[in-house]
Amino acid sequence: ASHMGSDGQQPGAAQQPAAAFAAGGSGRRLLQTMATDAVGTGNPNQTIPSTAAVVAGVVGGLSTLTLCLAVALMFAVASIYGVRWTMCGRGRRGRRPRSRTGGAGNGGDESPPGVKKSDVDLVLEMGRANTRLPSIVTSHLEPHPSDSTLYEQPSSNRIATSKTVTPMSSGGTVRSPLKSDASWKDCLIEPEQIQILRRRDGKPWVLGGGAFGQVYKALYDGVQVVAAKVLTGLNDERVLDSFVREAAILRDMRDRNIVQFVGVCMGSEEEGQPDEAMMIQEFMEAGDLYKALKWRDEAGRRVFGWYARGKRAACDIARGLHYLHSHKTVHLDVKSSNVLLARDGACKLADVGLARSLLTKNYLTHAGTLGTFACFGIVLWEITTGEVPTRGAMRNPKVPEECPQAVVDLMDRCLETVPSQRPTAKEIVLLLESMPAGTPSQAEARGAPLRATSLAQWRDLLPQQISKLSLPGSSKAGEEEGEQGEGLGYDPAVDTFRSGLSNDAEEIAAAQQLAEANPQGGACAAATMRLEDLPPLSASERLF
Ligand SMILES: Nc1ncnc2c1ncn2[C@@H]1O[C@H](COP(=O)(O)OP(=O)(O)OP(=O)(O)O)[C@@H](O)[C@H]1O
Repeated sequence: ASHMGSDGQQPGAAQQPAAAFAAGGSGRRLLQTMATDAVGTGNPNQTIPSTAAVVAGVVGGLSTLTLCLAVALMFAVASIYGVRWTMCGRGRRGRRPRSRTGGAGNGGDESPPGVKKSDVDLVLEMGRANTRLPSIVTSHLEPHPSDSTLYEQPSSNRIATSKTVTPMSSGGTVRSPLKSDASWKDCLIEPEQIQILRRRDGKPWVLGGGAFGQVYKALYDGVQVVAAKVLTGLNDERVLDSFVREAAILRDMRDRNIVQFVGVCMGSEEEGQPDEAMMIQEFMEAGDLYKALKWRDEAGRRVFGWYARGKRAACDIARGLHYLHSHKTVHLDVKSSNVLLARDGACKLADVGLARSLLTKNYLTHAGTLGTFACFGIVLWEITTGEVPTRGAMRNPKVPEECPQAVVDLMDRCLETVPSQRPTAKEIVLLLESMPAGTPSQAEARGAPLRATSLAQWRDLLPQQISKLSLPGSSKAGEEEGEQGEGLGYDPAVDTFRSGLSNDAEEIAAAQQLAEANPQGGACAAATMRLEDLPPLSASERLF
């Protein structure tokens, strides 16, 4: 140590700190030596090593800078790709959003970063008529002619080889409540068995739509024409519950006046639970009653009147309700658009089991048979008049002269607020069946004037009376009927019901004046209109 201390400038000491350390230099000296060397000061003999150190420092600095730049560049690139990745739904946890233009593997807008869509994919996308379709629809869509040309698929083999179909049995854990339940075994339809049909213009064949999704015309097993009701958002438990409930009710309700259930087709499972599904039902060729009530024949007369299909329709609906009630099921959404027509004119109830559908467009629908029969009363009114309720307006209801008084009385009874005074579905069926068939007069053909009915009281009855009604969960109404409610609550929008019987401002004003003059509604007969005055339907809306 003394040696090192005396000649602290011994050559080589700086270059060999380890040796100096080994020679017994103290740690402090060693650090001093290294520091001196590092700044290039001290012994002039150390010029070369100091320069090297400077150069090394500069080079080191530069390389650090370069490294930083490279890292920054990498972050920039990564963040750019990260954004794209996230937009594709792959960079985050949770459900991967589906392409609205196509299903898995169909070249939709989910190309991973760096992968360019092929021209074929783009052509296919352009060929798809509706870019906002759920993937379960696009993946089941009948191949477009351009698709088949591109893929050279033999027409006989189109369904089986549809490139976008994801068989349910293909791997993955099956956690769908329907699939894990053995009782659904016979109702599950494989995706490749369903083919959504296209119209001549290439667009998917939409039969109708509602709050829960669209309904498409489809082909089951390549031979049976069916209606496929597409539901999305099944990852939401409430939606799934509603879907399962409706499917379960439909599956068990086998009646000639209930639309028949064919099966369910679950979408592909990405995270154990399909997000989309289709409920397959029998196809009702003539569509819904709501549209049918507007049909006119070649002479411009209504296709529906009380004696022309009307009575039969009312009977069919009542029979369907009777069947449901006798099976402890309440429809809760009775309205003309939920009554479907077969080719032969038979009516069937659809949309069974939507227990949470409280209020729809023009109707008040709520739990309990009061809602069911009040809505049935309005459907009767629609059938006899051919008019439809309009939200946000009110008028005194009138029926054509040909409408039997018994039907008017029935409408009134359906609106009774005391449960015991309301007719049961069975009573309605018996009453309607007992009414004489055939046209009693030429009134309808002549375009007879409408007459006011005691239904004028509806205006006074509602909403005050309805607001007093108790609902399942908070009332005895449902209990009295022996029906189950689910605490659905009360929607104060009962005005919808009260105001649901008008579509003409002048008529509303006139009716209101008359109603004020005569609260009993008798004077309303003055406010008449002729069926002939109603606007004719376009040719495309006529079926027969
Ligand atoms: N089986 C079927 N055959 C033919 N058309 C159908 C069939 N099922 C439904 N539609 C058509 O689709 C329309 C809407 O169907 P659906 O009533 O099932 O939808 P929704 O979501 O329940 O409607 P909302 O919630 O308004 O009651 C019907 O009014 C009808 O025109």
